[in-house]
Amino acid sequence: MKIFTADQVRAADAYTIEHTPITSLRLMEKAATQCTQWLIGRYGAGHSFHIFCGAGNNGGDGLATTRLLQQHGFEAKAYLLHYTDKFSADNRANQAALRGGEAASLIMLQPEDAFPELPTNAIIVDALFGTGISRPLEGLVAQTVQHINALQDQYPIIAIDLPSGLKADESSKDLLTVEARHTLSFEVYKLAFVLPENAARVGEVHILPIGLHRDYLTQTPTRYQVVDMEMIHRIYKPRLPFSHKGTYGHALLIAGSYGKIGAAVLSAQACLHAGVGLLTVYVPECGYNIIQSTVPPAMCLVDDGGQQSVQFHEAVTADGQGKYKTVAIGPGLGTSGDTAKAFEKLLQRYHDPMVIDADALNILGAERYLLEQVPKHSLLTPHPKEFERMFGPSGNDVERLEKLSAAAQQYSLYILLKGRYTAIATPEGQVYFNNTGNAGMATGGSGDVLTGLLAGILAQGYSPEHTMILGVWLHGLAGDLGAAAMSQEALTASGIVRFIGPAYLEIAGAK
Ligand SMILES: NC(=O)C1=CN([C@@H]2O[C@H](COP(=O)(O)OP(=O)(O)OC[C@H]3O[C@@H](n4cnc5c(N)ncnc54)[C@H](O)[C@@H]3O)[C@@H](O)[C@H]2O)[C@@H](O)CC1
Ligand SMILES: [K+]
Repeated sequence: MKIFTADQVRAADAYTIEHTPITSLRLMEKAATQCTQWLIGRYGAGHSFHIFCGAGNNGGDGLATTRLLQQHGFEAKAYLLHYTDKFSADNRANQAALRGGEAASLIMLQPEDAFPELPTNAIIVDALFGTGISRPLEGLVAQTVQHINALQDQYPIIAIDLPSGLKADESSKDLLTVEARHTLSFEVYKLAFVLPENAARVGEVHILPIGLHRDYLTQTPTRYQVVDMEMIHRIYKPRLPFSHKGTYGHALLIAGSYGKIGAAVLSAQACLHAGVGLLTVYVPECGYNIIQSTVPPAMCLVDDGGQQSVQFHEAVTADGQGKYKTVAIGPGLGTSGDTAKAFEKLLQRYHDPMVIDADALNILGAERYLLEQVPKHSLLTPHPKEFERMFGPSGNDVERLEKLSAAAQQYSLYILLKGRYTAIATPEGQVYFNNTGNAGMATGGSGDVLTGLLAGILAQGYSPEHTMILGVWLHGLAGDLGAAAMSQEALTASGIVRFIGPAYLEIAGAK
């Protein structure tokens, strides 16, 4: 699903109005109808709806929603904030329509008025500002938003289109905004929804269709997209009946050190569950028995360098054209000087896309010049701390996203940034946001599982871009299925591995 900027949303509205018989007032009615249905479906009988409206079209959505809720027999009141006399045309039309209905359901709130008393069954709806926000909230609006936010433990707060005050395409880090439990937005995602700094403001996001013109939606190029099942279906390739293990590639996984062989085990198991044809795991000697007994399908190479591996570069031939379709390196590897040297030699020998994670990223962070030597189109999988070690700190999430995208373009790499919506930046400047996964996956070893999954998918012949999108999606979905079966709390990295299979089934079943 595409992420539109506020300008693109406005253009989509205008295009729809120009190319179909629909008017802007009618489009507002559709938006309000969708919001009404969602509110009724979610909260139903026994609730009263209190809708705080601004003077623009977001306020218009709120006024129309108030009227439609009443028509469905619900108690609903609109509070129209009187901070200006410049109401939009569609806002005025909906004020008139509401005045024509139930008495006392449209209340003008003046700057000197106290915040209204709300009954215990209240649902607060925020329709103050949407995409039209252009400056920080102040005066009556700021006071109202502060009041609303202070009530968030008492009443559900539902934002229409955007929590008021939030900018759709920029950071709102230090701005006052509504803190909603749910945000009901229309047709497409907005960048603000996927930024970690907005988590407490947007709550759960629900995208409701309002009939914007298909041509505009499909033909408008966007820099950002949210990965959805449709995209996954385009990427996923079922196995061929006449294939053999050679068809699905041979991956080399370089991981583990004394006390961290578990990282190698988890990665290796995930790589096998991803569907790799053959797997060789390269570990220091202390890992030999462990790998052979816990991951029997994998072959094992040992390094006699002591507690960390220090000569893994020798596992690939000097011309780099060895038997391995891909190499994944990093989980539990250690960052000693000799390990770092071996990593540098590996980069000189191996020229196909690799998967680089954890300690291998930390080595890159310490020896930045090595970034230039990473094979083009390799996959880097940092969490925010590792990312910061490599590319420096950022003032806010949008700045960090720009940094991520710039690095991916500069070094021709696919770099992801882990989070609730893991961002995947491509060398072409695109950024995909993943929408699977849950807080249960914030557990040791979860990243090692992702590394193995990516290596296993890449080795099967998927392109690096498709590997990133499919791998991150599968990882999150396995976590979601695991959490559904055993709770987020009890989910472990091994649990995620166990649910890679069911996650594949879900994709294959829906195809
Ligand atoms: N036909 C359309 O364009 C549709 C628009 N829709 C709704 O319309 C919204 C956009 O409406 P508008 O463009 O009227 O914008 P808003 O309703 O978000 O804002 C209204 C106006 O407030 C002013 N403003 C900005 N920041 C302010 C501040 N801090 N304090 C006081 N005033 C401020 C601006 O002049 C702005 O145009 C969307 O978010 C969506 O909710 C929906 O009804 C769907 C259809
Ligand atoms: K709003």
